[in-house]
Amino acid sequence: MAHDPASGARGVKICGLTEEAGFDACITHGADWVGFVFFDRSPRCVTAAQAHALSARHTGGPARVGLFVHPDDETLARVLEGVSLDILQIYASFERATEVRARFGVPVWLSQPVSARADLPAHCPAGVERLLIEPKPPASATRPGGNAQQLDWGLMKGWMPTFPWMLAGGLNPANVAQAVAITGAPAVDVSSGVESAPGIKSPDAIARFIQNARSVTFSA
Ligand SMILES: O=C(O)c1ccccc1N[C@@H]1O[C@H](COP(=O)(O)O)[C@@H](O)[C@H]1O
Repeated sequence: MAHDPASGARGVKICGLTEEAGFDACITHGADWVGFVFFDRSPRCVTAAQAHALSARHTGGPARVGLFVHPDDETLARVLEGVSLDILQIYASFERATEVRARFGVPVWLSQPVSARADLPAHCPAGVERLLIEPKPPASATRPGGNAQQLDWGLMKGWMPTFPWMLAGGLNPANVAQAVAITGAPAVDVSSGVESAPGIKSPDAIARFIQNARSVTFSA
């Protein structure tokens, strides 16, 4: 079932799907990844059964990504029993990410919070398939992502990692092309920026986001 963008094509992930119209729009408009949030402090939180029901609406297509914040093994095992996930996107340490990959045998993406150029990672830990470059959340935030908070893209100029990565945080249909033009992101991830209300996706915004993300080329 896993699908990865063709070589050179910009990958697009739509995260935080909770309802049918949003999921169907991802299929119709060719998202590369769809994300289900398993974090109870998110307005996008779903159960494994809800994610399974949405995922079952279409066979194939985008890879299914499960998002977890500092998950324990029990949580991961319970969710994976209820829904088939192609990728685990986790908020955790390098060591924990490597451990999760080894224990569950599912590809792992790891979030890297960034607020200064020095935070940009120099390497990707063994066993981690992709790093997500996201803004460091403010101390007052109740969750580490999904806050519509934008990274200072300028601090990424000239940063050219050789490992797979993805840009997230505060992206929307109106700014994604500029974000890609500045950062050269090979893949982008969005949640709040394609919603009509917290947790409810806008099919129209999904269509525009995917189109605009792929409309721009990057020259270093
Ligand atoms: O979406 C959430 O609610 C969420 C909760 C906890 C951790 C991460 C979360 N979302 C991730 O953050 C990015 C950026 O979100 P946004 O576009 O700024 O709203 C999102 O794509 C998810 O990967």
